[in-house]
Amino acid sequence: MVYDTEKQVAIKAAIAAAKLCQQVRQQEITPEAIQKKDRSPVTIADFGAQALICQALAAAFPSDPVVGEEDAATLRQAEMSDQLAKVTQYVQAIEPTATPETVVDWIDHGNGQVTSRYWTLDPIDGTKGFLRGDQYAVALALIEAGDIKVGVLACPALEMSGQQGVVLVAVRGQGTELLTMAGQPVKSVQVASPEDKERLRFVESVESGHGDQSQQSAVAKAVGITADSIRMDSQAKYAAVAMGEAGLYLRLPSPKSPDYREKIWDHAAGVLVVEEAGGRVSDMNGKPLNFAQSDRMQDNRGVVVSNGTIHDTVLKALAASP
Ligand SMILES: Nc1ncnc2c1ncn2[C@@H]1O[C@H](COP(=O)(O)O)[C@@H](OP(=O)(O)O)[C@H]1O
Ligand SMILES: [Mg+2]
Ligand SMILES: [Mg+2]
Ligand SMILES: [Mg+2]
Repeated sequence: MVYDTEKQVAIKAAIAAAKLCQQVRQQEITPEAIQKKDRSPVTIADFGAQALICQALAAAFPSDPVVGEEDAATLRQAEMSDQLAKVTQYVQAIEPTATPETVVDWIDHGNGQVTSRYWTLDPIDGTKGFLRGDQYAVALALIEAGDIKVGVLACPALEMSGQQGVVLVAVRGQGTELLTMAGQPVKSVQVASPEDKERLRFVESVESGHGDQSQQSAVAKAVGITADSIRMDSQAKYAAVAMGEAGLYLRLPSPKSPDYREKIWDHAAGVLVVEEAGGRVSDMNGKPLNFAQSDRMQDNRGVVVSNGTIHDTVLKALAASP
């Protein structure tokens, strides 16, 4: 099968990173939030997860750039040596060759640029959810000529379809598969059918600053979804749509940050996992999300994710909403 090596390497790396995150959540009473320049949080688990995945990608595909969310500039500072020692300790539990020096280098392997073939990585998507004890995801995708070819979404805290921890894997043209946290295949997954009214619920962020709740609920109502939204951190929302547990995920620009542009690593893996499960993804104007340009999707506004059948109706409701 095409992309089989990429798929296997990505699954193994994402699961290893997800285990590191689980270990940090179990062993640290409250994982420390380190503040980034934009004042958003990052933790030793984000750094450890990025180190592990970048190490695996660099070993298997040395010429592929990785466009990751994090970098090691802060961790390299002398006053951060305790945190770096902790990151190294968690990485070593999975990758015994790790030293503080290799760990920062592995993390910075994720400073690559968008090119004709690259990986994009969110080592922890939903860091705020991770810190709160809620949902988070490890998200990894391979993009070629702007087209997502492989996507792995590991959601260690998600309980769905009888699984404690959900790993979804998609390869373009090959469908979306559900795996256990141990990497065992369970079944292929499909989005909800339009007759399945009970499952046509909608999902949105927990963080009110990451969307526009009032417009989101107005649009959901306009397309006949009357139940309250399910609020979930991270790309676990894409997993809910791919597995048919929700029919719609709306992420409309927040009135508090109208100039915010979505980042590729917050979407790439989720998009493929939903599309290969039969769903559809676009921005709020119906444009496809652009993964060919840079780490920010400059020309897209908002994100609409659906089971496919309701997508055009949602876009119409959006065009008509003030
Ligand atoms: N103003 C904003 N609008 C939309 N997304 C934002 C945002 N500020 C931060 N984010 C992104 O929202 C992501 C979390 O998504 P969600 O709200 O669905 O849980 C964050 O990912 P990280 O947690 O990886 O930093 C971050 O990239
Ligand atoms: Mg993210
Ligand atoms: Mg992140
Ligand atoms: Mg972040």
